[in-house]
Order: sequence, then C-alpha cells, then structure tokens
Amino acid sequence: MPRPALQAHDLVRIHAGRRILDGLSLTAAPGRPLGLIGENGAGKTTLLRLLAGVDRPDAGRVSRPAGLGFLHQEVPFDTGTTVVQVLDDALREARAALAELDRLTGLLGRTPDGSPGHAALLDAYAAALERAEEAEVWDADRRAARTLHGLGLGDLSPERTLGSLSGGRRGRLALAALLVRRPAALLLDEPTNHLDDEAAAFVEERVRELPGVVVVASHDRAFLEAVCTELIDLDPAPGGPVRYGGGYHAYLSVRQAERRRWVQRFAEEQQELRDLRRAAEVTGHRLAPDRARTDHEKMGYGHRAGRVQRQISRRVRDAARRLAELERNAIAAPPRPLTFRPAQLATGSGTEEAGETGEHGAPLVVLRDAHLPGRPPLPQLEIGEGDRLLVTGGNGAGKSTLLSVLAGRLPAHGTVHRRPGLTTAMLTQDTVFAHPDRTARQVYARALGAERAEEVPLAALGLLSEADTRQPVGRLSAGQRRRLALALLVARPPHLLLLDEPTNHLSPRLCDELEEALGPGPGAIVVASHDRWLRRRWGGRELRLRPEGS
Ligand SMILES: Nc1ncnc2c1ncn2[C@@H]1O[C@H](COP(=O)(O)OP(=O)(O)OP(=O)(O)O)[C@@H](O)[C@H]1O
Repeated sequence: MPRPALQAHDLVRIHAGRRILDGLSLTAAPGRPLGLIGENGAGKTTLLRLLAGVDRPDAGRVSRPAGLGFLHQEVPFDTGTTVVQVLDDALREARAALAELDRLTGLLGRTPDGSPGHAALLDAYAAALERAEEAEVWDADRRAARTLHGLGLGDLSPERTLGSLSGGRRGRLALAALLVRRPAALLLDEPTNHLDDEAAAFVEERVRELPGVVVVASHDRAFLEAVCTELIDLDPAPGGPVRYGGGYHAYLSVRQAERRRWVQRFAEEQQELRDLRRAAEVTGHRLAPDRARTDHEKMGYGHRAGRVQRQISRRVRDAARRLAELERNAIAAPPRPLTFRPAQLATGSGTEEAGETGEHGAPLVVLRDAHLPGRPPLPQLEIGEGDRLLVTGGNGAGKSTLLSVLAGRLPAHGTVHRRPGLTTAMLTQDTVFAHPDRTARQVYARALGAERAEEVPLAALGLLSEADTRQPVGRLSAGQRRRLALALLVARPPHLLLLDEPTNHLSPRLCDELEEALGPGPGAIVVASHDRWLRRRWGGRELRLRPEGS
C-alpha cells in the first residue's frame, strides 16, 4: 500500500493583522524529508502547527496521514509524567498492533478453512500484518532502548519525572519518543537544539531512514544538509515561498543568485518607473493647449500639426498604459535584512575597584578545585581580560553548570575568585520572560532603565525589526525571544559575557554576525556550544569538558 503524503493547499495564517503565510501550498512526500528554513519570525513554527493540526488556518486546508507526530520547540508533556510513561505512550501503537495480530492469529486457528468468515478473517490478518511490518513492531522495544542510548539518555531512571530533568534532556526524551513511535508523518521543530555531535548524528541517521513523511524546521545547517532532500524557504521572495531541491549547499548558491536578481530587477523597474513618470510629465506639458510654442515648433507646426499631435498622443497613451501596468504589478522591494550591530559584546574591566585592590591585570575569574555535589567536575580555570573561550563537550559534560558558576549564579565549593567589581551577564538556554503581555520595547526599557534604552534603542541593534519591537514578547517566535535576550545583554556590555548555546534558535545569518562579533575585543567572552559549524570555525582557546567517568 503506498504511504500517504502530507499536503497543504493555499494556507493563509494571520497573526495580529499580519499575513504570516499567504496562500502557501506544499506537498511532503514519504521518504523525502522536507526542510523549512527562513529568518527568525518567517513563519516556520506557524506553518508546522498548521500542518500538524494544532492550529487552524485562516484559509486553506491540510490533508495529513493519520497518526502524525509533532516535536514542538517546547516539550508537550506535563512535569509529573515519568520517563516510563512517555515511552509506554510511544510504544502503545506498536503494542496494540502486536496484540491485534495475536488476536487474529488465535481466531484464525479456531476458524476452519472454508468456513463462513474465514476469507474475511484472512484479509483482516493480512492487513494487520502489513501494518505491523510497516511499523516494525517486533523491533519496537529494542528500538526504544537503542534510541534512548543514541540520544544520551541510556542512564535515565524510568521513574524520573520530566520536571526533574533539565530542559535539554526533556527535549531529547520527546524526540526519542517520536523516533520510537515512527509515525506516518513526523514534524520536527528545531530537533537538534539540545543534541551533541553523537546524538545529532544518530538522529540524522534515524530520520533519513524513516519511510514516512518528514517535515523539519531548522536553523542547523549541518542537519539540513545531511537529512533534507528538499527545502522550502519562507523568507520573502517576489513569487512567495520558494522550494529548492538538492540540499542546503545547493540552496545557498541558488538563493544568493536569486536575491541578486531580485535586487537588480527591482532597481531596473524603479528606474523605468521614474523614466515613464518623467516622460508622462514632459509630454503632458508639451501637449498642454495653453502652452506657448517655441519658434522651432511654430515653423513646422501648421504643416504637420495633425500628424505630430497624433503621434505624441499615442506615445502619451502608451507610456501611461505601461506606467499603470508597472505600478499595478511592481515587484516588492527586497526587504533589507536585519544586521546585528553591537558596539561591543563585552567591555574592558580595568575597573576602579580592581585598581584599588591592586588586582589590575589579574584574571577576571579563577576556579581552583571548585565542585558542586552531584554535578560533573569543574575544571581548573582562569579567565583573563580579552579571553575568548569556547567550552565544548557532550551532553551532560557540565557546560551550563560551568557557565552558571562563572556567572555567580551557582555557588560552588572550593575556590571561585572573581575580580572585585566584575560585571557578568549570561545568555541562558531557555528564554522566558515573566510578563508575556509586555512588548519587547517595554521589556527592554524596564530591564535597562529608560535612559540607557534611549541611548541604545532596541531596533538599532539589528536584532528585531521596528514592528517586532512593538509586539508582546509572548507572541514573538522562539528565535525572536532569544534575539531580545541577546539585545538585553549587549545593550550594557558586561566585563564577562557568558553565552550558553548562543546559536540555538538563531537564524544562520545572525549566527554568522554573532561569530564575527565574538572576535578579538575588550572584556572576556565564554561560549558553550555544541554547534558543529561554530566549533569548526572557532580560532581561539577551547576547553573540552568530559562527563565524569569517561
Ligand atoms: N499568537 C501570535 N500572535 C501574534 N503574532 C504571532 C503569534 N505567534 C507568532 N506570531 C508572529 O508570527 C511570526 C512567525 O512566527 P513563527 O514562530 O512561526 O516564526 P519562526 O519562523 O518559527 O521563527 P524562529 O526561527 O524564531 O523559530 C513572528 O513574527 C511572530 O511574532
């Protein structure tokens, strides 16, 4: 039986009066993973939610295979659910399929060949067998164990509640549950945000071999390249969202060429519009009945007056027609992309306090034999002025713990010496704002104080558009919320800036700009990241953490 595709027709979605999706159609075929890409706020999550049936479109429709699985950016289970309950839920369909097969086998055994109902029973058995084979139900328990292991969750006690797990582990468990279930259509929103290299490679492998529909929204270039056979770019384009075949690299070059063509077409069209308007004005002026004629015009005027008049009128009419047509169908101006423009990310710490205490030139932070009960060991570490340190390590190696200790958010035993007067700021992995109804601007002004917010206006940082700064933070996309959190940090640069997985949720363009800003400069910056792409290009100091016992 052919597997069903997922299809969307003419989807429209309006948020707060803005058309986020405007007549989008797509088909996601089984076995051909489709990637959704675009700037933060382009509408990827919005589209996934419509495809999943979590939200209803304002117009258009979706037809989807039964038994669809959706990995949200935020985990959908409540905090009291245990690990074993999540897995039982994932295995429910496989177990039900096996039970049904057993029941039909028993019935067949008791029904003699040729007796009434035997043929119907055989058909039911064949159908149940096909469903069970498709879902690979015999392998389900083994698959569950292998998947937990592959996602670095092999050590999880089945009785742990989700509330007791870190956000990253909760996310990985939700993903594991979906890979175990193998739904006919799998929709994934930023699946690699919490994955180290090994886990990301494992997921790539599993997703590639899924026989059903896969649609994935992601900013992870390495993942998109490895998994997707087609991409849909939701960023503005003259003819609406564009579909690209051939993976991420192919997309990048085609997309750049398209953007150049758009800019050029727009410039040419604007020039033509200006010319036509000028021509219409000048010719209109020449034809005006009360205009005095020049001597040159008077000489031939009587003789050729009628013909010239007709020619000019025709030209005026043609120009007016072309002008009206162009004005009606003019291509939209290519939107100017946001450009991250921080004055600096961190600031020099030659503070008065340091001078007074004779610590000028001393390290900003020193860790010696520092440790926290129940957490991975902390390294011996000195962070000095101008340092740029990349902290790497697999899931559970203690990257976030280290950053929290450096930030002074987690008290550790042993020596944690911070230079007097040192200011630190940390971009955490979960961006939560306490008042979702406050606009981004209000949050910014309250956090920084009106004076600083005026000195460094939010929109001037190039992280959010003017329009988005007026949005309530609860309505911003995950990436836009992270952009706001970053803006709050760089608007008042600290001496020591700590970035925990800074590239999660951020668009590739911003990641590039951020990476550039991380280069040499004043202050100190410590970055914890699993991003393969960032790590590959990092030129500075690196500290690799290993989980205890490894
Ligand atoms: N409930 C809502 N009300 C108003 N606007 C909304 C709402 N939900 C989303 N939006 C807006 O819709 C746009 C698209 O949001 P969406 O979350 O789909 O973007 P995205 O492409 O997934 O972004 P990201 O890359 O940051 O995850 C954003 O501008 C967002 O502010």
